[in-house]
This record gives sequence, C-alpha cells and structure tokens, in this order.
Amino acid sequence: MVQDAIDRDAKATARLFVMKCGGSTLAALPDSFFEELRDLQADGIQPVIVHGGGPAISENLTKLGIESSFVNGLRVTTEEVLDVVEMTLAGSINKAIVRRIQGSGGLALGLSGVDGNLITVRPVDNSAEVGLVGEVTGVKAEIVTGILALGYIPVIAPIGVDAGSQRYNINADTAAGAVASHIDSPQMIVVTDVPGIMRTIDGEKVVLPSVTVQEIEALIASGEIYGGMIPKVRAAIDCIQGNVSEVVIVDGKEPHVLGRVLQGEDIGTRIVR
Ligand SMILES: Nc1ncnc2c1ncn2[C@@H]1O[C@H](COP(=O)(O)OP(=O)(O)O)[C@@H](O)[C@H]1O
Ligand SMILES: CC(=O)N[C@@H](CCC(=O)OP(=O)(O)O)C(=O)O
Repeated sequence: MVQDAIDRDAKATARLFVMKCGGSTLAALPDSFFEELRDLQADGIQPVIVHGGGPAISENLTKLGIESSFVNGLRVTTEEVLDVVEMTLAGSINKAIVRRIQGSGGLALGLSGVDGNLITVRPVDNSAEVGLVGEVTGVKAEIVTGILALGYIPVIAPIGVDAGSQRYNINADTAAGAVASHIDSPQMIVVTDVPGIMRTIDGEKVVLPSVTVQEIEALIASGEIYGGMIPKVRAAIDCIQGNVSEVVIVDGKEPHVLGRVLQGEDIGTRIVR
C-alpha cells in the first residue's frame, strides 16, 4: 500500500515540467508547437513556461536610442533599461505567448516574477558591473501550483523583486532553473534555436546526446560552449544538484519536440548528474 502511494506520487510529479523558451526562437516557433502544448495540457500534463526575449529587448532599446551592453552574458541594467526590459518581457512577449497558447485552444495565464512576489532576488555578486540584475533567492511555488490547479499553464517573465520592492532583471535561463528547483519539477526542457549542445568532431558538427556536469566544465574551458549557451548549462548544473533530475536542450522547431522529450526519445542534449 505504501508502495502504491509512492508510485502515485511519482506519477503525479512526473506530469510536471518546466520549459524555458528562448528569445532566439520564440517568433520561429510553429503553430504545431503550441498545439502540442495544448494536447499535453488536455492529457493532464502540467507545463510551466519561463520565457526570455533578449533579442526583442535589444531591438526596443535600439529603437528608443538607449545604449546597452552585456558582461558575461548578463545585460548591464539601469532603471532606464529596466523600463524597457519590463515592458518587453512582462508586456508584449509574455502576452504573445499567452495568446499563441490560447489561439491553439490551450489555457494560459501570464505573470512576471514581480506578481505576488513570485520570484524574490538579491543583487548578483557583480552588481557593481551589471547593475540591477538579480540572483534568485526564492520562488513562491504555491502560486505556480495554484495556477496549474486552476487548469492554466503559468507563463512567467523573468523579472524579480527584493524585500524593498525594487525590481531586477534576471537571465531567463537562470530564472527557469530556479523555478524548476523550487517547484520540484523532475525535468526542465530548454527550447532554443540549436538542436542541442554541439561540438566539432573530425571536422563535423555533431549534437552531444548527453553530457555530465564535468564534461560541461571542460567544454566551457575549451571554448566549445560559449555565449548564450553558458547561462543555460550553468542553470542546468545548478538545478540538477537539487530535485531536478535532468535538463534537456532542444530546438523548438523539431516536430513534436515536447512529447518526444517527455517520452524519453533521444533528441537534443540531456544534461545529467
Ligand atoms: N556548444 C554549443 N552548441 C550549440 N550552441 C552553442 C554552443 N555554444 C554556444 N552556442 C550558442 O548558443 C546559442 C543559444 O543561446 P541564445 O542565443 O542565448 O538562445 P536563447 O535565446 O534560446 O536563450 C546558439 O544559437 C549558439 O550560437
Ligand atoms: C540579466 C539579463 O541578461 N537578462 C536578460 C533577460 C532576457 C533573457 O534572458 O532572454 P533570452 O533567454 O532570450 O536570452 C536580458 O536582459 O536580455
């Protein structure tokens, strides 16, 4: 009987997954991606979305004539930059994702980490260099599970608040990893614009089917993992030290990509302990 209860619990948590959608790929995601999300939701699976939008933020900053730069993959964020980050992430991008899910017949509810103090942060260690960028200190899991219990897919924009209600910009990969850890999601799926972590072997580019934490450190040290892939693998390493057992990096344009990952098919790169 005890075993039955354990099996039931395992089944219940296995239905939950966090998905990070990168700004590099959002506009290119086909309708079939959102239709699959709708079907998964109808089957009782509980996706939680954390999204990025870096390219759209940069575009809006340029339009407004506001200069911005990156230090180690983090956007140097002033209050002026944060106005644009918030209007882009919590505004147009968040609502575009919600509309696409609803347009396919699914149910979604958008919010940012500010709403209900969902994501609390403190300034990152190098805040003297990057400004108002936050490191996650807490996630109110009950808000996420409450939205899921209402039958909606939570769609979360990566902006956090501190105890004094100051808002902060958070890298979307980092925010997704923190959400996955705090809600005890067994899996995090990172949807991006490449088919996984790639490496050149004998002059040919190949996708690594699976990598360990140690292999990742070596690939960063050799320069084979660089740029936007670094925060993804760092977030993956952080969350697989906890209750998340695997992180899968995939290309959102692959047909039926979510179902294939959930069924354990060899697709993309699996990051395991
Ligand atoms: N080893 C690697 N394999 C695949 N992509 C890599 C690798 N190292 C760096 N990248 C880069 O990481 C990018 C994905 O990161 P990014 O552009 O930030 O995506 P997103 O917007 O989805 O967060 C790829 O387009 C590629 O240019
Ligand atoms: C602190 C920091 O750099 N925040 C990111 C948040 C968006 C993001 O991470 O979007 P992608 O996933 O599309 O890169 C930024 O301002 O661009």
